Amino acid sequence: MPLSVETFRGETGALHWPVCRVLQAHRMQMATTHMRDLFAADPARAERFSLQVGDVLLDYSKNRITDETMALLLRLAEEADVAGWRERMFGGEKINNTENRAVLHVALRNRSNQPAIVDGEDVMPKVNAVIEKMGAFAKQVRSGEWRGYSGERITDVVNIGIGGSDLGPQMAVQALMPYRHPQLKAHFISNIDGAHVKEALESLNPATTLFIVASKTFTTQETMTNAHYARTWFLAQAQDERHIVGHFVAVSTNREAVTAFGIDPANMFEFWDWVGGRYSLWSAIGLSIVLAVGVERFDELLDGAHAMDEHFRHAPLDRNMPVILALLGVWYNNFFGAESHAILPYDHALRSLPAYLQQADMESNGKSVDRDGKVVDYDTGPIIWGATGINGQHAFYQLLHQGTRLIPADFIVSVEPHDDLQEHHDILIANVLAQTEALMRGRTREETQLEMGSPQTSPFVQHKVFDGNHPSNAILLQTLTPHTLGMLIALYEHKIFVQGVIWNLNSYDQWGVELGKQLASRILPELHADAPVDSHDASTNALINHYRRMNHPHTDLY
Ligand SMILES: O=P(O)(O)OC[C@H]1O[C@](O)(CO)[C@@H](O)[C@@H]1O
Repeated sequence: MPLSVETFRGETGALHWPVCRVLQAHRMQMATTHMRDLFAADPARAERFSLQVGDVLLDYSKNRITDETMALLLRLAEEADVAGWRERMFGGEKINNTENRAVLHVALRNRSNQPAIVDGEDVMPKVNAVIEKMGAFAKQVRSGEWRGYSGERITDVVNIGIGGSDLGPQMAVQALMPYRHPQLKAHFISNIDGAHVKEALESLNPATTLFIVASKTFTTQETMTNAHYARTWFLAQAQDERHIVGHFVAVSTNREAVTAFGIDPANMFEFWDWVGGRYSLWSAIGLSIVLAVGVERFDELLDGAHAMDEHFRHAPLDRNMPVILALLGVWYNNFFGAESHAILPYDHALRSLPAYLQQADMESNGKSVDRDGKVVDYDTGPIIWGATGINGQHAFYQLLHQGTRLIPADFIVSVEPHDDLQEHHDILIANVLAQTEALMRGRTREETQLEMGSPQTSPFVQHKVFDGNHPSNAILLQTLTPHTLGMLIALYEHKIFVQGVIWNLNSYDQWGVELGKQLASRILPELHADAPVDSHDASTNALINHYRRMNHPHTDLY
């Protein structure tokens, strides 16, 4: 008999906050509670467990919760001092303790313009100055005033970056497609696999292409290698290095490295070390967004994020959308042993949201050492995964409905589409609603039998039974606009923050990406060294040597 999703993880792996003992006992009671019955017993459930902030509605009623669950989870937020940490973040305290940095992406969209203080300095003037500079630059490019070296207008913008310097702007540009400039195409190059840069540049004309080299550090190997390749590609046609200035701009915190690359520092768009890479799309890293949709729309994106910031900062915890999402996540993660969380947008424009949130969440909370350096004995960040829901239905939903794992899911829906294909939209909406209903209700054996008209003894009935009781959140946006997109992203950022507080993590460093980078830099020269490699474990040595043999089949290396 396989372990069921109901298997309780037990004492080890439990969080240490005092209320967690009570939560564990409550979890045992909830083991036999089916959401179907909770709905049947309480007609006001949907209303009570829903919350609207501006044009974003969260229905969290299809979760395995009661009023008592929520009250206990809220106690957890209080014991973990979510409110205190929230003020520390907004107040510019250096809560990224391992890097001794403030965490102030909220200042980038601080539309109130109230001072945001880092190290005794109000950073708002420089934040506003960079937005203004981005706007002025974008205006020139978008209007055609900015000319390439041959005198032609720019038709293609290529963002070269990776991780936070790619995923955020790419996702936002895609999401805001209906607002894009009709004569300006955006492209994104991130992968160090040469196929990516080759394919992206294939159809482009150097004379009408503008490159944004986007890298916080300006040292990231993938980005710098692609940027140098693009530079060479450009110069092959432009011939003269003086033309670089009109075709390459940089987004970075590293002025020295930008200048060394040959980019005019006047064309460098700055941001600061208190902006984490995965929280940076609001900063100059959003330059490709500004170029694609214009600074007015970018402002609306910032306005939306600010609206969510204000809600997060001021709403009571029990009516606070990011807090509620975070607590529900902790409930399944730490009390039900759920290992993953699915992000399922029912909006083609949000198809890159799962990948974006993978970095935002997993790079933030994928940690096994707490902020004080202690190895944790409880689970932290879940595996984030997902895809557009409607396509997922025909691929992986089988497992969501009838698999052995408990996978909480967020269904994200835009109520009003940008297109006029009403029939398409109705089918889309009917499906998302049906999925959340099916996951919650399931279908009992009796119902299945009735529907199938099969005898009780039929061996096939069980195959068509759905246990249900699978939790999900429905997040409805009125329309996917810059404003609602800003709200949505900020909602998840704050959810991640709250979970990090409860798990006592520093959500803003990412030491886990370093070891691989370090080892890659050791292996790189070995790929072409004269002698066979024997400095690693046997498997790695063999793989390197095998690669060398296959990659240089005509040399007699051995
Ligand atoms: O903007 P950079 O400095 O090139 O870094 C890109 C990405 O690399 C990482 O540091 C991880 O390697 C991410 O945190 C970051 O978003």
